[in-house]
Amino acid sequence: MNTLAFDLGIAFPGFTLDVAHEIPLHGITALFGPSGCGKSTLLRILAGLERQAMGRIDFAGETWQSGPGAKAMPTHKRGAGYVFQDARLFPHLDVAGNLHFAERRSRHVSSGIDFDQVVSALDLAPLLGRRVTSLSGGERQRVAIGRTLLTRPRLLLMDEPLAALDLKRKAEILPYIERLPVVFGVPAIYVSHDIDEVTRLAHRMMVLRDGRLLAAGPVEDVLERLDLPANGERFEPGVALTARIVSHDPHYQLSQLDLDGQHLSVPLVSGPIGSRLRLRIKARDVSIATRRPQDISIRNILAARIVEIVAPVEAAQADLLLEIGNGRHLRARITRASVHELGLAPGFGVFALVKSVTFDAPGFEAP
Ligand SMILES: Nc1ncnc2c1ncn2[C@@H]1O[C@H](COP(=O)(O)OP(=O)(O)OP(=O)(O)O)[C@@H](O)[C@H]1O
Repeated sequence: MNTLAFDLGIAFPGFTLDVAHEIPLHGITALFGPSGCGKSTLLRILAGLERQAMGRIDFAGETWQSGPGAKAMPTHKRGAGYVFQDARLFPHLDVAGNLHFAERRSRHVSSGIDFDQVVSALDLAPLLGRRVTSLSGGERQRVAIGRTLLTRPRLLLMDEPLAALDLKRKAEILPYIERLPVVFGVPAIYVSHDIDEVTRLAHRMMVLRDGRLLAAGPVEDVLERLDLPANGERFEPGVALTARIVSHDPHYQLSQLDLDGQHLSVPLVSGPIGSRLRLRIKARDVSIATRRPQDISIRNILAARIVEIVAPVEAAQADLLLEIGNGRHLRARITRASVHELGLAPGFGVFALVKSVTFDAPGFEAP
């Protein structure tokens, strides 16, 4: 069984965590939710850092923790590599010294990960002689990830490793993180409360709320669920879609994408023709028309069918789930008044209007 299966609980004053789930041991699984929902606590329990934790953890058929009274496997035997928000490097050693330290400590572990491979995958060669105190935040995190990889982990636990970085630095380091499971064959659990980061990196996600598992599954499936609470907690409702690059138009700085026969126009992306991109379309950027509009500046007009309308009477807004063919979905957030005036109902054929400028710049290859 190549999965990590767990059924865990812990009680702190004013907070309880109670989560059961099973994660395939490949790719990146995001642990997503608002501040204080228990993401770090769950990660710490998986790493063996919370002594009061109750329940079971099975890693690829090996028991890390079982019922009450049984001794939990100690942290160092689990083979889980932890990357913290702050890099926690040794300030008295240079970059190479930090990496060699981890490598020496994991000499006994039979794993293919070696120094040169880590240096090359994370582009660390120019930094090797540098003191860690002279590194930028992004460089520090790359070194911290490299150091963790050199402990030769079987599982990477990453606790918001980019939280302290600004958007530019985040964008620089994301491609490195994205490649880790492929290059090193190590699965990762990645904590984040940034939905764009999750969309970009993860294959699947778990949504936590108040110490409970609210939803779990492939990122694209979870993001389009209408029943997930959205407001105020950086869970901007929308969908993640994977599309194929059809052409680039440098003159107008646009790229054309194919979505199972429907076309999308997005700001110019860098990928080659034929490659696939994942992009996120926010519900508030999608409008609805009952007839195909003419003479309109919006370039993306997708034929759609309404699957579901959630329009609570106490709210001004209504959330629509739309099918755009081949089981693919979009979400639209419009006013409840518009739903009424246009006579919208499940089953109706409509047109979904998406402004091309509202796409989150993708520019990466979907996993
Ligand atoms: N050792 C502890 N003792 C008491 N309470 C704790 C302890 N560790 C965590 N908590 C509480 O458990 C809850 C969950 O904390 P946790 O750090 O897991 O949340 P989180 O989702 O990772 O939040 P953030 O995104 O802000 O890091 C919080 O209310 C926190 O105060």
